[in-house]
Amino acid sequence: MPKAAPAQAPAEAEAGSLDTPVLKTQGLEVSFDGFKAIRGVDFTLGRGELRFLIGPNGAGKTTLLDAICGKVKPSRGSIRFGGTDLAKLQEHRIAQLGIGRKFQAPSVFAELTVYENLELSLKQPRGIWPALTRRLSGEQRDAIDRTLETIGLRDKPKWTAGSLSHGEKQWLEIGMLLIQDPQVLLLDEPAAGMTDKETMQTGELLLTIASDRSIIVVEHDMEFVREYARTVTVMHEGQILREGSMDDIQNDDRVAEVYLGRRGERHA
Ligand SMILES: Nc1ncnc2c1ncn2[C@@H]1O[C@H](COP(=O)(O)OP(=O)(O)OP(=O)(O)O)[C@@H](O)[C@H]1O
Repeated sequence: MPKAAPAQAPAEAEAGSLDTPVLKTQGLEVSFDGFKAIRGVDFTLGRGELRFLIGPNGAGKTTLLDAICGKVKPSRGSIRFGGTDLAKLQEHRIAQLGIGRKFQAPSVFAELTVYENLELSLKQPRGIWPALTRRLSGEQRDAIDRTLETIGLRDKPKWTAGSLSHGEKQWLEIGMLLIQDPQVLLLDEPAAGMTDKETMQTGELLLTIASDRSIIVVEHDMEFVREYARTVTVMHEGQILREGSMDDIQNDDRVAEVYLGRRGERHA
């Protein structure tokens, strides 16, 4: 994977995040059969921010991402993205507006090549056949080439996705999101199951992407968070417990009590 372009300095990123929120939830609640998994969350994500979301099992991290991308519907509150409240929109509409979600398990087309997987992900009429039989414009080919470069698969466009390593499949899937040009990416444990080298390359990839997009990463691997986080949000029992730098988080007694103290450094 190529070396990541220099990311924004933390101070700039923080200033940017204060001035230009790209996503903002207010009073957000999500209930499952009366059980409140999210209880009044006010969360703001800045432009060009790489935000890590941590917290013990069941804290509500995945549910928060699910609410933002429209997979679950909030029972109360708003999710502002640009001028739009996403709270009542359908999942595909939210994706079209520029929010890309990646789940933990890779969902690439194993029989197709890396290039074809990216080609299929271009914004286009639905269906594999129209996608693979139509001619690509120069602009589309450039977009695929740029994405291959970003995700470190420039030398493997003809490899079938099934023959890639676990890490490479995850990067390809991130590429399949990037090619749709989202403003916000929502990632669930993007480095899970990766080798140490792949984990580091994934961290660098996130920094590169966050130079012009915003990312929320749900993560359990505290070593990874410590290495790449600028701002961390800690959730507990459906609420935001603390937000700040990793240093702030590590020195917070409440966080230590509910999270770090109990879970240890690296989850199994
Ligand atoms: N579809 C669902 N139906 C019922 N309860 C759910 C559903 N999804 C999540 N929950 C509950 O909501 C709470 C928050 O779950 P969530 O998966 O968001 O936590 P998390 O912080 O992502 O946890 P983990 O780190 O274990 O993935 C949990 O108590 C969970 O059991």
